[in-house]
Amino acid sequence: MIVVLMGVSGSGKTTVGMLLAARLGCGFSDADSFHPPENVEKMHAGIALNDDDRRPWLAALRAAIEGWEQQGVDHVLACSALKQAYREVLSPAGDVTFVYLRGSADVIAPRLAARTGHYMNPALLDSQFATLEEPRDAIVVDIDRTPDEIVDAIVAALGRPSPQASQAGT
Ligand SMILES: Nc1ncnc2c1ncn2[C@@H]1O[C@H](COP(=O)(O)OP(=O)(O)O)[C@@H](O)[C@H]1O
Ligand SMILES: O=C(O)[C@H](O)[C@@H](O)[C@H](O)[C@H](O)COP(=O)(O)O
Repeated sequence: MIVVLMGVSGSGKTTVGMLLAARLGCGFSDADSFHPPENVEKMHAGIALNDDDRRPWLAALRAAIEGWEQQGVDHVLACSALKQAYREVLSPAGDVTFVYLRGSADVIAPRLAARTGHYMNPALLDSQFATLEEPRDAIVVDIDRTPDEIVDAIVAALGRPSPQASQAGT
């Protein structure tokens, strides 16, 4: 199973994604590291990406997903996937499970303001919401709670016991 954690910048994709992958006992990747340097520079400068900027990035991510599928491994990918068309590039045959981390700007803006060591300019949050097309066919999880609680909700929605839970017979 390939799980894509989607949502605007600061919604918790990386934080929750790493925890979720550990819980599922599978690999984790962050779409941030698939951006070409020019995209990173734009976002750092507070300039929103456009569809042309995102095209090669999405193609590289789709190739990575196909690689995991061919290996037959589960994988968690943190990727904003803001528009329906982007999600269709990532999952042309509906082979990816999307989990939408849903939260308001009021919740996310202070988290972004407090985050350090990231290239993303927090001023882009408005444009992230303007670009976002909320998914209709995703697991939706509210982010106004702790990362562990969010992971619990995702695991329950996926219907997958964690490896530890299986071993404990629960
Ligand atoms: N559920 C949460 N509660 C409180 N803080 C959170 C939560 N999820 C993420 N954060 C914090 O918010 C910031 C943005 O989270 P991050 O995982 O980097 O989001 P994204 O990968 O979607 O941009 C980080 O500093 C992170 O520690
Ligand atoms: O398509 C985009 O505009 C970007 O992918 C964007 O959505 C993403 O959020 C940035 O790469 C910042 O990374 P974080 O989401 O980790 O802040």
